[in-house]
Amino acid sequence: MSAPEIVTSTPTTALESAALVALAAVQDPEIRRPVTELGMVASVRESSPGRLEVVLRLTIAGCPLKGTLEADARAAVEGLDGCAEAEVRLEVMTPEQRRDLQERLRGSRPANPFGEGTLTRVVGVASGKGGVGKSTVTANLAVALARRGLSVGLIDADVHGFSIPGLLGTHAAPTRVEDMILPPVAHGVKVISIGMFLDEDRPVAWRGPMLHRALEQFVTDVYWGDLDVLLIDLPPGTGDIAISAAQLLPTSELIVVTTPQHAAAQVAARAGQLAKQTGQRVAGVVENMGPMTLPDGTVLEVFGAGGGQEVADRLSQTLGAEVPLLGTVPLEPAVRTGGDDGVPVVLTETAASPAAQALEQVAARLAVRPRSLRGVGLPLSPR
Ligand SMILES: Nc1ncnc2c1ncn2[C@@H]1O[C@H](COP(=O)(O)OP(=O)(O)OP(=O)(O)O)[C@@H](O)[C@H]1O
Repeated sequence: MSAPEIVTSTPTTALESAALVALAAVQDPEIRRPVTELGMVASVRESSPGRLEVVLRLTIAGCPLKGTLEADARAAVEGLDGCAEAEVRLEVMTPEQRRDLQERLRGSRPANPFGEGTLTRVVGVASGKGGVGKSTVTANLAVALARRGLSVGLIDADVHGFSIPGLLGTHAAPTRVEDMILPPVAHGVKVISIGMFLDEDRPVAWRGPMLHRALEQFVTDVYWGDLDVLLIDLPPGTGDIAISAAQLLPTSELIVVTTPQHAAAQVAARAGQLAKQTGQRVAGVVENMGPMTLPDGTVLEVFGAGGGQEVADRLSQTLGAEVPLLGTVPLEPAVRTGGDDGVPVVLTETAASPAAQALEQVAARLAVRPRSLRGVGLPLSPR
């Protein structure tokens, strides 16, 4: 769906016209649509020959990415033929302008953009228990998919953990446009977490209905745009939130993360129980913290080996459908440091790290549609 241009400024000189064309290539960093389509260009004026004055309207005064927006707009107009000097000023939208923007973004979108018939591949990442690296795997997969040119969203629904913002190195609060929430973008991934709406030190003791409502809001009130893939970091085990997620996201599939050591029978039983309860397809198993090869070639099996394949086999049996092992990610210090630094290992270590390579391979398998469209690449959305 391409929105008609809404530029509030009418050009009167060739340089003003050229500047408006150039600004159409500048995207709002959160919404990821051209500023000219969002009513964010208040005016473009050639105040004296060769001197451009551009006024942009921010959604809110404290817009976290206003520096980026200003720099992008300046870079777009500065190089234009005939532009000797460019000044970019920022204003803030009036409530009326914000309402217009919200309506524009919402447009004719269904309240739940991930309902039946959605073109987005929705994947919940589950684990039998905590601490197996589920969030780390999810964050890496999201970033690896975004790097492949896909438009990726990530919901941190692990309400007791909220580790996703830290793993992606974002501490930005979501921007609100009226009752619409714009998710921060980290390493190319649109990310939202309940942790972004809470005081850091306050423990969370939410009950099922509150969690359901929060998740519902993430699905309906967050401006996701057109996503190719939406990943959901689910809490460990089978619980209310996993069931809510399956209800709200009826086309969602599951990926199960396990370590080689965890009792395969138990993990498979839990994941199988969840999949049966929700009717979800299990897209595969990722074994994490698998055997690590040391520089001298020795293979160190800190948490054993083979558990992932065993979980996949057992799940295939229980569910009566093939559940593949999507990959084995070795235990590797770079995975942990990448998480601690907020820069997932797939971004920095692809050549040197077997773990990054394994995660890349899992992402590659997720980047194609399952079943009847097997082998067909996901469509690329304009960003
Ligand atoms: N392949 C790996 N190699 C080394 N360290 C890892 C690996 N995977 C995860 N870790 C580390 O293990 C710890 C637990 O990971 P993570 O928080 O992702 O687990 P989790 O399953 O999401 O836990 P929870 O569900 O309890 O939040 C983190 O310190 C993380 O950096």
